[in-house]
Amino acid sequence: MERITRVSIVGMGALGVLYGDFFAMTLGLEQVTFLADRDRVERYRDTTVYCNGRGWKFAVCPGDEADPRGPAQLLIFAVKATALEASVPMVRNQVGKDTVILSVLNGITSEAVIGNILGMEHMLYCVAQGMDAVKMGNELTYSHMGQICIGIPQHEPQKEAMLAAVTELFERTGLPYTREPDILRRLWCKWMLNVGVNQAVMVEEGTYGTVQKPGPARQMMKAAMAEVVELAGREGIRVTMEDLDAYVDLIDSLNPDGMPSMRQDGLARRPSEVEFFAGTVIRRAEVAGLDVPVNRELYRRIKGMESGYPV
Ligand SMILES: NC(=O)C1=CN([C@@H]2O[C@H](COP(=O)(O)OP(=O)(O)OC[C@H]3O[C@@H](n4cnc5c(N)ncnc54)[C@H](OP(=O)(O)O)[C@@H]3O)[C@@H](O)[C@H]2O)C=CC1
Ligand SMILES: CC(C)(CO)C(=O)C(=O)O
Repeated sequence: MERITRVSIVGMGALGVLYGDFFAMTLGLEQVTFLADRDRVERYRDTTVYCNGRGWKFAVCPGDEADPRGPAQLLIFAVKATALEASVPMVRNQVGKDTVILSVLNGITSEAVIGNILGMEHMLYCVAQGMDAVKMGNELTYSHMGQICIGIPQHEPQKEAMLAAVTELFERTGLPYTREPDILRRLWCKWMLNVGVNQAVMVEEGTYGTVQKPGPARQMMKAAMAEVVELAGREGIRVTMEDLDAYVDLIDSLNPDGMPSMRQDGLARRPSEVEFFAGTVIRRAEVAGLDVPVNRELYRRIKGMESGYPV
C-alpha cells in the first residue's frame, strides 16, 4: 500500500467539512478533494466554507469523473444515509486497487451498502464519535473534534495493511483515533447512542441540554437505547448496560447548547435518518421476535413531524 497523502470526501456537510478542514490544515488544501454530483459541483462553485472561522475554497469535482492524479487513496463517505443510494454509484470511477474507503455515517448498515457497490475489499469499519459539530449554512463550528474508532472484524485479517496505512496517516496528521479490537461492537454501541440521543432530542425539538437534565426526555432516550442493548443480545453482539451508561456520560459531556445531526435536519426540515435508527431497530427486532415500543413511538412521532415538511 502506498502512503496516503490525498483524501477524497463525499459530502460537504458537518463531518465532511470537519475532516476537510483537518486534512487541509495538515496535508495541504490541494490534497483534499470533495466529490459531488454535477448539480452540487455547480452550486458549490466559488463557495467559501468556514470551519471554526477558517475560510476554505475546497476543490469540488464531479464524482463520476476520474481524477488525473489517479484513483482515490482514502475515500471518506460523509453524506447522510438518505443520500447513499445516489452518491455511492457516482464515485465508482474513483476506486482503484488500493483505494481504502471509510464511512463516517452513523448506523450499522452503511459499510455493507457502500461495499456491495464499490467492493467490500476496500472497506474499513469506523465510527466517528464525541464531536459537537454544528453546521448552519456554510459555517461549521465545533469545540470537540471527537475521534475516529477504527478496526477490522476478526474474520478480515487480510485488511491489516489497509488499516496500517490509515492509522499511519492519522498518526502523521494527529487525527484523534482509537484502534478498536471489536469494531462491530463499537458500531453498535455508537448506533445505540444515536438511537437514543438523536431521536429524543428530535422529538423534543431541543438540544443536548434537553436530555442532560433528569426528566421524561432523558428517560425516553435511555429506554430507546436499552432496546438496542436487548436487540444486540439477540444478534450476538456484546453491548451492555454499562456501555449504555458510558455513552450517556458522553452525551452529558457535550455542550448543552449543541444538537445532534438529526435535530439539525429537523430544523432545516430535511428528511432525517430515522429509517436507519428506529426504522432499523423495528425491522431487526421483528426478525428477532423482540418488542421495541419506545422505538416504535419515536418512529411514529418523527415520521409524523417529517410528513409536515414542504415537498
Ligand atoms: N454531525 C455530526 O456531528 C455527526 C454526524 N455523524 C453522521 O455522519 C453522517 C453525515 O452527517 P453530517 O455531516 O451531519 O450530514 P450533513 O447533512 O451535514 O451533510 C451531508 C452532506 O452530504 C451532501 N450530499 C448529499 N447528497 C450528495 C451527493 N449525491 N453527492 C455529494 N454530496 C452529497 C449534502 O449536500 P447539500 O448540503 O448540498 O444537500 C450535505 O452537505 C450521518 O450519517 C450522521 O449521522 C456522525 C457523527 C457526528
Ligand atoms: C450525537 C453525535 C453528535 C455524537 O457524536 C452524533 O453522532 C450525531 O450528531 O449524529
